[in-house]
Parts: sequence; C-alpha cells; structure tokens
Amino acid sequence: MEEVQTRLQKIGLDETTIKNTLKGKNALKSILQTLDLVGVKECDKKIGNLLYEMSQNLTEALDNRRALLAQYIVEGKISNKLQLEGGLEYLKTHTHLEQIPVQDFEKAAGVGIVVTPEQIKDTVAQFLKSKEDLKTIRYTYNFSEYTKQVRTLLPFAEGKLLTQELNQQIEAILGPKTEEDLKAAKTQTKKPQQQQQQQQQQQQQQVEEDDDECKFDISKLVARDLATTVNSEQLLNWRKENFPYEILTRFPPEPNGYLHIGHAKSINFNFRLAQHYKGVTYLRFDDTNPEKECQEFIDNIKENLRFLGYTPFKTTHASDNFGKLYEYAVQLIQKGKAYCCFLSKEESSKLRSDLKPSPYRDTTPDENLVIFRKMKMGYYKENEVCLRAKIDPTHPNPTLRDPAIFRIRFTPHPHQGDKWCIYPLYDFTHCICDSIEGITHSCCTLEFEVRRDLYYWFLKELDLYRPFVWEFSRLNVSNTVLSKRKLHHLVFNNIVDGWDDPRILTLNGLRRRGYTADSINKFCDLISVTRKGNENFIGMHVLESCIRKDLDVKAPRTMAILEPIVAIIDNVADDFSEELEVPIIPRNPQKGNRKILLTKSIYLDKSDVRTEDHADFWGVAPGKIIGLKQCGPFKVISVTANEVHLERLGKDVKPKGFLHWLSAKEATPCVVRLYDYLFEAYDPNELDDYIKGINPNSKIVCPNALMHKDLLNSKPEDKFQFERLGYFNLDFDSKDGKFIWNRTVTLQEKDKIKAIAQVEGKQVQKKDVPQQKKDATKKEGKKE
Ligand SMILES: NC(=O)CC[C@H](N)C(=O)O
Repeated sequence: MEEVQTRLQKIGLDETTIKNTLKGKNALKSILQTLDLVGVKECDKKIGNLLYEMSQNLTEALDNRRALLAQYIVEGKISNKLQLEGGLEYLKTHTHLEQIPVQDFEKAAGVGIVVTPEQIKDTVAQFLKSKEDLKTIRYTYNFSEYTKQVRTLLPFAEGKLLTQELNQQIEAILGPKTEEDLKAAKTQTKKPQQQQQQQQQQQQQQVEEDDDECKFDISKLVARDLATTVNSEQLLNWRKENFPYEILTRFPPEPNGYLHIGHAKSINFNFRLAQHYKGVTYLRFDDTNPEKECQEFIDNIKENLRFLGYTPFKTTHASDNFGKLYEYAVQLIQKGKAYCCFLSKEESSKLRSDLKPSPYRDTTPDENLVIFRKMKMGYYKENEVCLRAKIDPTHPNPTLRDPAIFRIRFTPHPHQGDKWCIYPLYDFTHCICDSIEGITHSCCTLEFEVRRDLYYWFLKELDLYRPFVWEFSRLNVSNTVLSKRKLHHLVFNNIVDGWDDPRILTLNGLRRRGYTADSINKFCDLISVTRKGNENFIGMHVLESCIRKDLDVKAPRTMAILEPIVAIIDNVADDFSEELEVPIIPRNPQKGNRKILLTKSIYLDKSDVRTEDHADFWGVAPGKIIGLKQCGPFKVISVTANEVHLERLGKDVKPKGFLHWLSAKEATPCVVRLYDYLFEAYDPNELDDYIKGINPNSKIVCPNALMHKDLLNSKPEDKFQFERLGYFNLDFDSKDGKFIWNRTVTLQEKDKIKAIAQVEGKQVQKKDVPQQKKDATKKEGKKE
C-alpha cells in the first residue's frame, strides 16, 4: 500500500485525493492502469492530476481510448481540464469509430489551439466592459467568479495568463487600492467566523456542483459548444453567414398528442436559454409520421405556446424539408452509406438482435438508387422495402445497427397532402432539420441520449453543420402520470373527461383547472434543468404552491356555498339589510373594495353545521358562538337538519373561527367541481399496474352550490378565491346562464401533502425510487 501511495505522490496528487483514491478500489485501479500504460513514474503535478482526472472519467465504453488520451496528456497536448473534457466528450459521442480521426479529435480537445496574448487582452477588456458595477464595488468584486466567467469565454487559454491579464486590467480601471478599498477588504474578511464558514461551505458546494458536468449552467453549456461540436471552419462560417443569432434553439414536438407539464419544462428551457443570449427559438413540428399526426394537434400546440407566453422566431415543419431529406438520402446511397432492404420487419429485427448483417447490405449504389426512386414513385407496397443507413450491424448501441431511414406509407400527410408515399424516420430527420435551421443547442430529454451518436453520424457523413446536443432529465410529478401512452389510456377509457380534464397535467388540463401561465413558468424555473439521474421527480405540492402564490395576489375574493343550509338571524327585522364594504384583494389595496349584503336570511355551508356539538368543532352547533366572515359574532340559537337560527352579537365577543356565508338576496346557483389528486399513489409509475393507484374520489361535483351574484358577469377562465374554500376557475363549459367552477387548489396544503413533505424533508427529489436500468434497447425514445 505504501508503495502505491508513493507512486501517487510522485505524480503530484494531494494528500486528500490520495487518501480517497486508496479507499476506492476502482479509482485506484484506473489510475494505476493509466500510469502503467504510459510508463510514467514521476511527473509534473499538472500532468499527474490530469491523468488522474481522465482515469476517473473513463467509462467502460471508453476504456480502449485510455492510451490515446494519456498520451496526449503526457505530451502536453491536452493540458487543462477543459481540453480534457472536450476530448472525452468527443470520444463519448464517437464510440462507434474504430479509428479516431486525429484532426476532429484534436479540434474537439482544443489541441494546438494557441490563444494569443492579444486574444486574451481583448476578451478580458470586453468582459470587463460588461461589468458595469465594477467601479462602484471596486476591489470587493468576486475574483473567483470573474475568473470563472472569463474562462468560459476562452476555454483553452492558459489559466495564469488569463488571471494576470484580468488583474492588470482591473487595476488599470480602478487605479491602485485606496485606504477605503483596504478598509472594505478588511471588513469583508472580518465576518463572524460562523458566517464565514457557512459561506465557505456554500461556495465549496457551488464549486462541486459547477464541476459536475450534469449541472445546468447556461454559460458552461454555451462554452462547451466550442469544445464538442466538431465543425469545420467552413461549416461554422456557413452558419454564421446564414444565421445572425449566436444562440438558436428549438422546441420540436411531434403533433400527435397534447402537450403536458413536461413539455412546458422543455419550452421554458429552450426559450429561456435563447433569450439569455439574445437568441431565438423555433417551434418545429416534428411531423414525420402521418398516421399519427393531425391538424388538431398542430393548432393545439400553437395555442398552448401562446398561452404560456412564448413567441417562436419561426414556426417550421420537418416535413417542409422532405425534398431535401430525399436528396440527402440519395447522397448517402451514392456514398455507399445506405441501402434498400427487403427484409420483413420480423426478419430484420431478428437479424438486428442477433447482430447479423442484412443480405441486402451489399447491393450496389446504382441498384439502390433505382430501387429508392421506385419506392418514391409508389412502385412497392408498404413494408415491402425500406431504406437503411449502412453503419454497423454489430454495434453495441442498437440505434446504430443499420437503422431504417425512409419507409413507405400510403397515408396523406397533414401538412404535405399526398405528395409523398415515402417518409423519413425521426433520427434521420431530426438532426438534418436542426442543422438546416442553424440550431446551436439541440436539447432533448435523456431517453434520447442513445440516439446522439446516430445524430452525429448522419451529419458527419453528409458533411452538414453539427449542432451541440444536450440531454436533460425528464420531468415526473408525484400522484400523476405523464407518459403519452398512460394519458392516452386514461382518456380513451373515460377514466378522465378528455385531454383537458383538470386532473391531468396536460397544459389544457392545467389551464382548465385554473393554472396561470405565470404559475407554470414559475414552476419550470423552480425545478431547474439537470442531467442528473434518469428523472426529475417533483412533488405535486410544488406545483400547487406556485399557483397559490400567484393567485394570492391576483384573484379577487368572494364567497360561495357548496351545499347550502338556510340560517335566519332572529334578532333583526324582516327587511333588515346592511351593506358591508370589504377589500377585493386584501394584499393589494389598489384593487379597491367590493360590497356584500347582510340580510335576515342567509346561507351557510352544511359541512359547517352540526346538530350536536363536539369539543374539537368550531362551526355551528346549538348554543355556540360563531363568527361570520367580514361581519362579526353570532350566537347559535337552534339547529335542525334544514335550518339554523342565529342571533347577532356585539363586536366585543371573540368567536373562535369565522365561517363563509351568502345573503339569500345575493346568492345565485352554480355548480362547483372539487378536484383531488388523480392518483392516491405517490408514484403510480412504480406500481405493477398504475391504474390501481387511482383515487376514486378525485372529482366531487356540488350541483347545488351558490355563488355571489357579482360573479354573474364572469367569463370562462376568470379566477376567484372563494373564502375558506380555495381558488376557483370558471370552466369553459359555463354557458347559457350556467356557471361551473373548478377548484384549482385549496387555500392551504393538504394534510396529506404535508405528511409527504415531512417525510422527504425539504427536498422533493425522489431518492428512494430505484433508478430504471439504462437498457438501450428498451429505452429508445422512438422506434422504427
Ligand atoms: N430531440 C427531441 O427533442 C425529440 C423531439 C421529439 N419530436 C419529441 O417530441 O419527443
């Protein structure tokens, strides 16, 4: 052991790293293997640390690249972490290549990129120009933060030169430190010890998180672009000339269903990423499957984007590129990189799983061209033949085993009509459309990760500009399901009332439930975007708290009765009527006041009334003192099943609680729907049959409810707080004098939810749910 320890010391690792390495079997094995491979006994600490870093980041799939990387490090061609990251990323996305093309690899790893002192000077100057507050905060600026930020601008620059330049330029701007500066610096360092420690801890955590490639950090993501998308100078110029935006993203839904909260996350992310850099975002319909797609979904997606408040830079259709895609397929055939395959579906999937080649692999390009043209002309039947990319039938990643790229379907297309009878498949289409549109960051959920190599393969073979692909974890919310298949099942089996049922998290459902665009966007901001884990599991209460906060300041207050019972105030005259003036939104006095009437006959809610009293009950029961909201204390004289008698008391009596009520003169009928979680199960996806997790009481209708007559003017989607009952949204079904209110959310988190939150502590990330195995065969986002 000691010998090993000295070995690690000799390559300059620090004591903590050595200690940790000795503890972990794999970590140790990996670094020793690297050292043996390149025969290094002693070296500069910079090289040693990079070798260590590299060894810790080598996945099994990259084991065969160990020697290559180590050699670059030892020779000093890869000399910092960013270069290493670039190189690793390149290798990760090119596992299918036997021979790594030196030029491409070196470009990705920034080998030989010499950043001149001039470049450093200019970049630092530019950077400091953007720091408008520097002259005010002077030497209290955050040095490490500044350094980090310039580094992302010049990832391959020598670190020392960069900080030197930064220091010099700052001093040139601010002049030497004054006495004031020194004082300020002192007070900064004199923070109470505890506070300082806390700050350090936080920073440490920050550093650790920043080091983690999974963490979403826009600047890092953008900087990585430089390192990992291997585009020739020419392709980069093509992009620059054609697109005046440095950042271009896209939201590419397939118009075959309704959008849900997971899509909102993606929309929010793509638009926000672009906006952050003054870039723009396309809405692209990924419409390659005419059998499942239709205009209704296209319109609905557009409407939902509008609802969320996003305006696409352009709305495009993948199908607009069918002509180009056909030409690119022809190019692949001509290059010998695609062939027409007459195997049946069953035959080909058997060969693919046995890692055997198709017998049609060796058809000549000329013959393939003839067949492909005939496919286009409608000469063959559906499924008789398809066009396949010629990649590698034995590849460990099944998406690279000669995937189909064009197939025959005699179905007219919602956007192209009957122009085509051959349709390109998703993988072939998506990357080419991204490229044609000049997308810089192609972001999708993690189940598409296995398809990334294929994405790059097509673009490389066709010599097209390559966007940077980045995957993030898919959103899951507790007590509900989000998969298209499951939602479909719920809708088609009438378990819910359609795609806009307020209990499901489709955007239409949420909207009908009463969720505002602001609350949904807020939720998306809150949950953030990461690459960690397979899924991003969020408790439903997080979503609920977003809408509560939003409506608290937006929704006018009113009162309504779910199940009415008459109450008579005995000690006032028959024609008694008193006008009470109360705030519309207490937190927002500018919204003014509303008026309500107190009359002899009023309505209370049956659930607040009991004929017999109980110790823990503070509603209406014989002999009790109660309060009525906005108007004061009353004594309960008598209670029967149908009627309550009250006496009004002087204001000095303090009742325990206040109930909601309506004057008989102002009450008007309506229907109220109360919604609860659709699933009782916290994570229905975990059950062997998710349907078993359904909550049988997720919808309760109150057909005889009453509302205040002021609400007669409301229109669908108007939102109110019914005091004590929650926030309510007027349903689209309200017409012809019929008013139907959907409860969006109760005023407070339910006890049930509180219990869950306690168990989980403050974190709502799902920890205890076993991670799904990453089985590439099963997890393919799309199938052929
Ligand atoms: N690459 C991606 O973002 C996938 C888009 C695909 N059309 C989908 O809707 O899932």
